[in-house]
Amino acid sequence: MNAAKTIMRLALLQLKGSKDKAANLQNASQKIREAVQGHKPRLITLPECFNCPYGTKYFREYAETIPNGESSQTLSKLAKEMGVYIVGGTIPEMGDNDKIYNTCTVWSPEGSLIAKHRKMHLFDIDVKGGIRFKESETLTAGNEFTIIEIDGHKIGIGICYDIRFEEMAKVYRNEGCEMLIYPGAFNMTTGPLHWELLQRSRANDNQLYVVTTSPARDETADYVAYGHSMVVDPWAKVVKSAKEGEETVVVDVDFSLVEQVRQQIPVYSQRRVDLYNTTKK
Ligand SMILES: NC(=O)CC(=O)C(=O)O
Repeated sequence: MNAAKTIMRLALLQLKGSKDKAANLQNASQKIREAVQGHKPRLITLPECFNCPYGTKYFREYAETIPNGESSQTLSKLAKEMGVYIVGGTIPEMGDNDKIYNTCTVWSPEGSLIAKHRKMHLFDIDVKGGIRFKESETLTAGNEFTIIEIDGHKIGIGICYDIRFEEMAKVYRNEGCEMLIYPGAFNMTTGPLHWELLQRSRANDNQLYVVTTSPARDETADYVAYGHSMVVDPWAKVVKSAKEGEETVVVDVDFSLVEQVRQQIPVYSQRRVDLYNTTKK
């Protein structure tokens, strides 16, 4: 394995979405080009459902096969043209047997699909006076963990609601991940209380970077996304956060911080796994 590079520049694209898929793809393409030209990131991240509105009534209509669908092809071409890794947010994926998944694709600078993560925990909640959402009305849950490796660093992928499940993050930590990336679209009920809290919690529990990318907030949409895409470091400090609107957040993450925190506060090796075993997959 190559010696790991310590610094990695990320660009998080908090994008405006609409019902017009072609316009969404065009906007993502333009923002990817601008991010690369302006900042030369190694890795670009996109929001959950970046090519469609977030809502169960839309998923079937917008679903595409991967990697032959137009959203996949657009990301593949851009990754190659711009020479950058892309964690392509999510799109509704048309799978086998008419099943639809909420899926994140990851593209290499050569334009190859290097990973595909299907949301494992479907967002089924009912908060009285707040929000009711049932992804399981149209979506099927994925069953596989997804780890990519860039420049010698392992990165675990989850999607939005997946961030609430600490066990999933712990599996990634057990596998040696130094960063977790969650495309996500929290909302105006849960976002204000839980969005940052969950990211800082997962970062603190596992002593790694947590990166989220949300759609920009659109008050006229059926589902109003919270925004505030962010990068949290292994100390659980918010390094940088977007506001609500369309925005590109650029951060140089320093992976040496992961080892530093793990050495200074060695909770991982101090766990009493003889009493509570969380190490098994
Ligand atoms: N949209 C989601 O998947 C999750 C979410 O909004 C929440 O957990 O809150």
